[in-house]
Amino acid sequence: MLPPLDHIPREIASLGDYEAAARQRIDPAAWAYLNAGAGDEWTMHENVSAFSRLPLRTRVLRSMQGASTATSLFGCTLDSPILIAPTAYHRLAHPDGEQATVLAAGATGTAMVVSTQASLPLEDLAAAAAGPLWFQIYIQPDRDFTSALAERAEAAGYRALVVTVDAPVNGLRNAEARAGFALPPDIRPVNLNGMRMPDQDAAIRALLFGTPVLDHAAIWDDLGQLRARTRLPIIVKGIACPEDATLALQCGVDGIIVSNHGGRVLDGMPASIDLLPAVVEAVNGWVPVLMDGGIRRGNDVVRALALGAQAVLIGRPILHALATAGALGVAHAIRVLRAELELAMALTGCRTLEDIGRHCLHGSSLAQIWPFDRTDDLCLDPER
Ligand SMILES: Cc1cc2nc3c(=O)[nH]c(=O)nc-3n(C[C@H](O)[C@H](O)[C@H](O)COP(=O)(O)O)c2cc1C
Ligand SMILES: CC(C)CC(=O)C(=O)O
Repeated sequence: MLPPLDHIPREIASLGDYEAAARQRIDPAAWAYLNAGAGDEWTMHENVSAFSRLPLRTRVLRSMQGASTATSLFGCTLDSPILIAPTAYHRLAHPDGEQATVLAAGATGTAMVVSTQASLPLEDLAAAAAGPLWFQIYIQPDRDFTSALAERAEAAGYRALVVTVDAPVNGLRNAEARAGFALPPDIRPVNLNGMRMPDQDAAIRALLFGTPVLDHAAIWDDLGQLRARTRLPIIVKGIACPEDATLALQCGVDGIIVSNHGGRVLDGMPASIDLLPAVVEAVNGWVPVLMDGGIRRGNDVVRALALGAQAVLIGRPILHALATAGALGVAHAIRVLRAELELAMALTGCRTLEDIGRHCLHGSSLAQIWPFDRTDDLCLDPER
């Protein structure tokens, strides 16, 4: 295996290049954990390929004076609508782990969502942060422990809680099983120290029902209770249909992330970008809707914003950049993606993020995923 780089060679020009570079630097079993999807990985691949079914529509000769990708979310000012998705165990990718990712996030004006399953203490990461951090929470079988975790995040200065609801059980991780992945003894979910972990493997072997894991899985009421126990904004991650978006709003959440967990939980789900429009429609502007899954290019960010997302999160590419060149790699990857976004905005005639809309996409491609009688406002208004 190659060691991490201390510079970025010119061959690394896109996020895709980081994937190839990372593969040479991560142990094959850890790679199976960090990069794989569930089952046959159909959803994981679909997350990426669905974007190519949304061709972009250019506009020319529009003024770009004062153009900007800046935005603000839950009181955090961000350089762009690109955030770092929560991913577990960054020390599997690089010895500096989340410490390096936090550094890069601060240096690039990006918000990072730190995973419950981070490999370093959430307080240490907050102390190293130079920008906004949000904390991702899985509602644990031990609800008191979950509340205590939320309190720790609030006390440490995290600016929002991202409650992930789409993984009550681990997905079918065939790639991990084939590679014989197990967490090395020196990499642990240190923020869960002191909590009794149910044995998920035993639970799955017992065919799920009646097992401790699903007996204690979170329900809507738990989300409502967490809402009552923290002053932080709560963003629910893993909403994939309008019915659940409506229930989340009824629980008083402050934001929604449309996600299929990077295709790591239920293989067979549609691509995240294809799930987005129906959720946006149901939310109807009440709270910001974000999305993740398959974002690899600045063009994809425009496509997601065109379909109503206020921001996007990226998962695997951050791990690839981290493995390749630590904090430097992550900062570079974020810069590359933002530069691509700027280019895509200039060529679709969008000076600011507010200018991005469905008019940036060709109407014929939208008919497939926009199942509403809304094609009339596909925006042929010359001023938009
Ligand atoms: C290795 C890995 C670990 C992840 N760990 C978490 C996690 O701890 N919490 C969480 O909410 N999502 C987790 N996710 C899902 C990501 O937050 C995100 O939804 C997904 O990676 C987005 O898709 P992308 O990788 O195509 O960008 C993980 C994803 C990967 C690849
Ligand atoms: C430790 C896991 C539950 C983290 C996760 O969400 C994932 O691997 O996708």
